[in-house]
Amino acid sequence: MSPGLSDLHDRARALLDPVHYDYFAGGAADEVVLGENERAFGRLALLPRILRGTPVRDLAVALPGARASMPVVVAPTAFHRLAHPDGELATARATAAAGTVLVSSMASTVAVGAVVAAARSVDPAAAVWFQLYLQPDPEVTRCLVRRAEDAGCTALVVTADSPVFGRRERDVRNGFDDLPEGFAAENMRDLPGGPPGGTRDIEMSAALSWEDLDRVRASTALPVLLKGVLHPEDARLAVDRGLDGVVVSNHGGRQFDAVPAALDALPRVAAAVDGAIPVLLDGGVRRGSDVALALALGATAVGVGRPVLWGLAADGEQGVRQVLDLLRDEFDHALALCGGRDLADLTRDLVVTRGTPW
Ligand SMILES: Cc1cc2nc3c(=O)[nH]c(=O)nc-3n(C[C@H](O)[C@H](O)[C@H](O)COP(=O)(O)O)c2cc1C
Ligand SMILES: CC(C)CC(=O)C(=O)O
Repeated sequence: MSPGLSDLHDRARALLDPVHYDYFAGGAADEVVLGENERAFGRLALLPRILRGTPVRDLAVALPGARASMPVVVAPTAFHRLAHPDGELATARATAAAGTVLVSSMASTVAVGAVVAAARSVDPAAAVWFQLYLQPDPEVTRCLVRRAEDAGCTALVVTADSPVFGRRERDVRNGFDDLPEGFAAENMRDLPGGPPGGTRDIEMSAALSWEDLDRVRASTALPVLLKGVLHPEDARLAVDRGLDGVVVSNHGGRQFDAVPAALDALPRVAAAVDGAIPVLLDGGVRRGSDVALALALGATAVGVGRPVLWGLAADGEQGVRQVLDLLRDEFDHALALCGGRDLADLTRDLVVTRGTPW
């Protein structure tokens, strides 16, 4: 982690209620995967090319329903008002100012309409995607999709790595199983079957299938990305079923502590997709050089989760800006040092394993 990020993390930790800090920071079970996501980047090295760069590099990338100024988007994370009173509004403004995509969590503490409005107040062309957990009641899912569409979201990101909720032992120890008084998952308010004026719980269901995903795709004109893909066969199925992108992710090590690091799962997923649709990756991205490694291994862009929360908790909108500016600056520097002009110059032949002569 760069000193800039690590300072923000330390400030965030000092400011946050320790129970909320643990919720943000923690992972499932022994938190092996949480650490592995970061360590995986350290096991690889980049082999720069020389004498082929340019003084001004092009970092922009085309994504479904968005053109981002850099290949770094904000991964969906829940409950931003626990980090800062401005919550998702601050995150949305900072992300729009950075010219990139906010994936707004279904479990946001500000309703998606207000999140998109905050982003568009900074940049009328700002892209916000809506992250969705398919709900067992299809009518509830339909309402959520409608809310995202009405808000002006430009894509849906369906998270499919949570048939059951991960066992986060910090949260169990801390007794953190509900939001404090005055906070709510605002997108879940006034839904069918829920209490009038109140919010429904987000349900995880192991009964959901590809057919449920097909129904969502058929119900909307928005591009649909699938988040939580680790097996290459699932990536192939996503292409076959007409999805618009996949996100290689183990949910930041918060779901299953026996899976590989996200980065280690990337090459086979990228090979299975074979350029048919964009492949995003999240988990453990902490440096601009991490972004470069992921792109060289086949990612179109990466998502960052916790670093954004540390920026938000430390300094609200300004803190999130700092995180995104830092990653942009570091990534641009890494691209220059690789002899790159644009993202297409980050190719697989630049990646080698540390500790093994190649
Ligand atoms: C506090 C927290 C809340 C999260 N909430 C969601 C969520 O609501 N929906 C979702 O799909 N992923 C959620 N995630 C997972 C992130 O989208 C992402 O996969 C992960 O944070 C990436 O790893 P990183 O934190 O190492 O960057 C959450 C992660 C954290 C840390
Ligand atoms: C409210 C939760 C479902 C958010 C989440 O995905 C997480 O905490 O990892």
